[in-house]
Amino acid sequence: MLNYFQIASSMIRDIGMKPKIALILGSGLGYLTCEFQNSTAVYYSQIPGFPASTVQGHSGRFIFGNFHGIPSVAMEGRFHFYEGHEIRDVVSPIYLFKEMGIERLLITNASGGINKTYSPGEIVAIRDIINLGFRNPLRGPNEEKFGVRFPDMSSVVDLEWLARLRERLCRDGHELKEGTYIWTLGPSYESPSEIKSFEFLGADMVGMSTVPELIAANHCRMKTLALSCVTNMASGILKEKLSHDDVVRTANRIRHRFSDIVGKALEVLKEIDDE
Ligand SMILES: O=P(O)(O)O[C@@H]1C[C@H](O)[C@@H](CO)O1
Ligand SMILES: Nc1nc2[nH]cnc2c(=O)[nH]1
Repeated sequence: MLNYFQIASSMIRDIGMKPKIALILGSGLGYLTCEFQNSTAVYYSQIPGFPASTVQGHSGRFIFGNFHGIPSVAMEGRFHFYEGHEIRDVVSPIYLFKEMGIERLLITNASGGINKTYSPGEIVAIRDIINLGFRNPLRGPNEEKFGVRFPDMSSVVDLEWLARLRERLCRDGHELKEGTYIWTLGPSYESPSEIKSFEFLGADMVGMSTVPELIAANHCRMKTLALSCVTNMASGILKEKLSHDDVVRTANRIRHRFSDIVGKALEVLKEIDDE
């Protein structure tokens, strides 16, 4: 296992800032770091023993900087199990963030919409998850310093943060939908029959990430918000075939709205923390 404490301490020392929030930016959503001020990049490849990012739309680096007045670190590119990483490596950034002293996490992703009230380009908050990947990043000896052996999973996101964001958006006349995200291993997209069965299971969105990260964040008691960009309707719902290029294109198309929602998520966070 990586010595997260050592890596985190040396990163904070070298960069000269201590982030308060970490953001994981999903497929095609990395552009948000353009809004970081006084930013510094650290490539995953510069960190000994750290996994490499291999997916198009995931640059493979951390960006440290000030974001909406909050010292922040963002991941431009995450690790997916389908890339061949061990499940523990998929969540290594979460424990690294924890060792940096970060207590707040904002996870984002691109997903396929199963719920037919959604439409491509819509941003939906994740309220609950289904672990259809049947892999658990907590398998193996428990790291007591991070959390308990059997973490409760009754709310995988911070409900106060979510409610405050929903209220904030509502004041501006925008509805923030909430839904259940189901994790499939990928990298193939789903068949129409799979999507029908996921709908039956209660899933609203489908994707290939986020669930291991939410399990690990919950394990180490990080307060988390998760926003999903529904880049496409899931397989079989519309006629179109699915492609990663279209996923990235849609994520790019909604950049203004996405940036606005994330900005408001940070604003309400400042209010919560100031109270
Ligand atoms: O990293 P995320 O979950 O945003 O990426 C999604 C899932 C696959 O990696 C890819 C498929 O297009 O987009
Ligand atoms: N599994 C899965 N992941 C996605 N990421 C973006 N769209 C999709 C999708 O339709 N299915």
